[in-house]
Amino acid sequence: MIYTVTLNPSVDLTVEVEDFQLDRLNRSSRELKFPGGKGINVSRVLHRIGAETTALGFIGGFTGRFIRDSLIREGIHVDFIEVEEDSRINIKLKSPGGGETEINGSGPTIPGHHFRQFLAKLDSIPEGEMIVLAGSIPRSLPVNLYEELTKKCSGRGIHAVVDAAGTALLHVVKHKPFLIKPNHHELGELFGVTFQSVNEILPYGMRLVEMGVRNVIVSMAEKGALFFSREGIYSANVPQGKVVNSVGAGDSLVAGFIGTYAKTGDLLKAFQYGVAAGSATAFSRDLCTKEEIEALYPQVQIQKI
Ligand SMILES: Nc1ncnc2c1ncn2[C@@H]1O[C@H](COP(=O)(O)OP(=O)(O)OP(=O)(O)O)[C@@H](O)[C@H]1O
Ligand SMILES: O=P(O)(O)OC[C@@]1(O)O[C@H](CO)[C@@H](O)[C@@H]1O
Repeated sequence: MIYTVTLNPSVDLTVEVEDFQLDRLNRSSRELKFPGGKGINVSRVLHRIGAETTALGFIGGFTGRFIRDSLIREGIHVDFIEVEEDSRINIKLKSPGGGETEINGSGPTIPGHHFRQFLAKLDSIPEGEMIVLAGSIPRSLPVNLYEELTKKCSGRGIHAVVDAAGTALLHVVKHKPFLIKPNHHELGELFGVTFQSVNEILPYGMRLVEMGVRNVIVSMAEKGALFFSREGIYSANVPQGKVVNSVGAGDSLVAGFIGTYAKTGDLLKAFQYGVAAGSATAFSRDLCTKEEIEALYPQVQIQKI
């Protein structure tokens, strides 16, 4: 079982506007609503590729019910804590000339007693399982929560996967997570540098492995991805296709990687499948399906650096 934690789930409201104008009434040509948040996206893709997953976190109100019911309808196990305030709505505005503009809500306050309930749930996850901690941490929860949870999980033999940015990620590293997936901007922020080329990224990715992270994937959107582990450094290209929606591409990469690794134990196959999953999501309106991933998989070439 792969558990995912989304501390601040969302209803992702995608609005397509043909010719978006600021300070005007705009009318959308299409609206779509999805259950969202990074951990939830990982669970949705894991389920689609046949991996057993349970989504954990906090939901509330009518938006929370939408999130929970949508996931249950897809056949995903959920074990959320219900809070009093509504889960947030995140707006994803797409316009042909203007690309993708996102406005993410701040989300509900998590009262102390609900937080303690959540921690007790995590304590019941058995040894040997995998847990994905992904997405922003609500303001009402400790800023170092991912660090604390990774420490706890590593100590109990649970494999932690962390997709976070900034100091939240930096402090996680020393607790030896199984996987982290910064994009190249997030990796640069971690070390206070800006990368001009792929070659400049290599020593920093490897440094994370030396600090104890077992696997590191640095995603670089249309430029592909890099994989770092004790066995070496590998690069992957991305397949050809038309980008429709990059929301959730990084989460799909994570899901493709851990779902394939859980099934095969093969890290390079997992990397290849993960990159195909990221691109399959970038090329579709919703998250990718298994068929879409498998159509792209042969186009992803993995090379040792
Ligand atoms: N323009 C693109 N063309 C092809 N594949 C893409 C594109 N953008 C993203 N991808 C795929 O998705 C993966 C993750 O993308 P990216 O590096 O943008 O992650 P991210 O910043 O975590 O994304 P997000 O936060 O939008 O989910 C890439 O490694 C690639 O496989
Ligand atoms: O505000 P956060 O938690 O950083 O990110 C939330 C979010 O933008 O991430 C997902 C895509 O990765 C979306 O489903 C969701 O709306």
